[in-house]
Amino acid sequence: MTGGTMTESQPGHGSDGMGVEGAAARTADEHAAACRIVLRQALQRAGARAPETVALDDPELLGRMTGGALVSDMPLPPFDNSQMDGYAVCAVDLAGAAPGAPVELQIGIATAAGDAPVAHAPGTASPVMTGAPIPAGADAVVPVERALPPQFPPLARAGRGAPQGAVAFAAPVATGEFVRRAGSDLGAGAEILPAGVRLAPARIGALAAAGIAEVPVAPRPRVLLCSTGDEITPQAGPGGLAPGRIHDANTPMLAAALRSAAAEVRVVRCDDSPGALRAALRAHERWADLLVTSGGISAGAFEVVREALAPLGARFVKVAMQPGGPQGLGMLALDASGGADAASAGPRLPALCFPGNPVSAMLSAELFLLPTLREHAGLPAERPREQRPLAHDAESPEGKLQLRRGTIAPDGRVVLSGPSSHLLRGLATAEVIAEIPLGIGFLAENAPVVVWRIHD
Ligand SMILES: Nc1nc2c(c(=O)[nH]1)N[C@H]1C(S)=C(S)[C@@H](COP(=O)(O)OP(=O)(O)OC[C@H]3O[C@@H](n4cnc5c(N)ncnc54)[C@H](O)[C@@H]3O)O[C@H]1N2
Ligand code: MOO
Repeated sequence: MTGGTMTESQPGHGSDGMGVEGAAARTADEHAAACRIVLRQALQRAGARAPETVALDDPELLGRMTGGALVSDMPLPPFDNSQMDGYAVCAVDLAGAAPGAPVELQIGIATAAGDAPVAHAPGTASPVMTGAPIPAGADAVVPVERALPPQFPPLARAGRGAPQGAVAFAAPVATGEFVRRAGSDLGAGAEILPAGVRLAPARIGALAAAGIAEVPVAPRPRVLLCSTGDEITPQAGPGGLAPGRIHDANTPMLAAALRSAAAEVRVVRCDDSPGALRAALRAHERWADLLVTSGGISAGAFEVVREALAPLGARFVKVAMQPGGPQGLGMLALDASGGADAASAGPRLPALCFPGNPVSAMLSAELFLLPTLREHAGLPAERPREQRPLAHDAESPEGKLQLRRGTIAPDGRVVLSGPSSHLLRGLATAEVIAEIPLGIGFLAENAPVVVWRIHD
């Protein structure tokens, strides 16, 4: 995004801390800062709920945040065990071993992983496999490749035959070599993971190793996603789309984006009736930590989100960017009867309102919503950015940050597609978003542009 200082002359009096409707367009960075204030309150609502419990083998566990510190009641490894397939010995028995003077020891009882520990007699070599308990009395393991012969002969396990034969060693071994000590990974009573870390595969593995079956996880932010407009239709049935109608692209798209940032999503579709929208919000306000809407916020005669939410305290602003110019945000007083300043004793519902054009909605989420959610979920907040040369000249509205969709040519330069905000396939097939900063109306071929990958 472009940088920018706060330029609004009239400081906001609402809880989002930003300016009022009708003020000059704010920069994308300024709007992002205002959205973060709203989102912090949404995350506080989520954080006020008690941790949930998810079973260790539940696929839902992956990606959740730990809801408390997890402590092991056992050491890991739980017992001294062998790091190699080899012979457990007393190191002192091989002290004089040398290539010209090998030391020969009688072979004892063999232990495999899963066997109970056996007793080791000094002056013998007890075959031991990787992961098997070190025989009591032995203090080192010699890998079988270093023994003479370097393969195991037929072996006897406890209760299954008598040990026989001898093995020789042509080098000494250090005490403790190839012995994995009990507790060397984790002592009994030690913390496996702190609170507030993302449950990635290795972390789930560590919990499993400690025998933890139920994992406390932090509640995820719950987002009520509300797409609006008389025209939007979930998926047309056998009759196809009615005249003038379109498929609802924003709901599945934004729901997927929210889920990818570890939010829980509940979906509501609303026609152009402000009363119906407010009723839907009231029905879900106890569940939701955040409301995200799409559509109904620009300058039309039937702007359902603007009409329904402005009286509850939402503000509608112009952001100097394209796509994504019209935006709304606020802390909604759902029990307010009217008036943007209506005082409310009840808790307010944080809300972000995105424009309906699909590319505008998606890029609004990218700039104003997902970074905060990703960061909260332990994911990288920002997309990695890099500079690349443009493959051709490009024009941009000088008073706006323009977010252009592009692909990378074989020579590494960026080829831009059309700028219009209805071009969803263009966004779907783009590799990168190219930022043409505020204040730039023209970029010549080979001019450097900042790009970031949109689908990674
Ligand atoms: N006179 C003006 N007209 C418009 C302005 C303006 O400043 N003055 N801004 C334009 C810009 S920029 C945008 S972006 C849009 C934003 O409009 P709304 O947020 O009110 O959105 P809608 O009018 O409801 O829809 C816009 C567009 O997107 C389609 N849409 C809406 N929802 C969905 C959905 N769920 N799935 C797929 N497509 C959707 C809708 O049919 C419209 O075509 O306003 C401009 N106008
Ligand atoms: O700013 Mo609008 O979002 O161009 O389509």
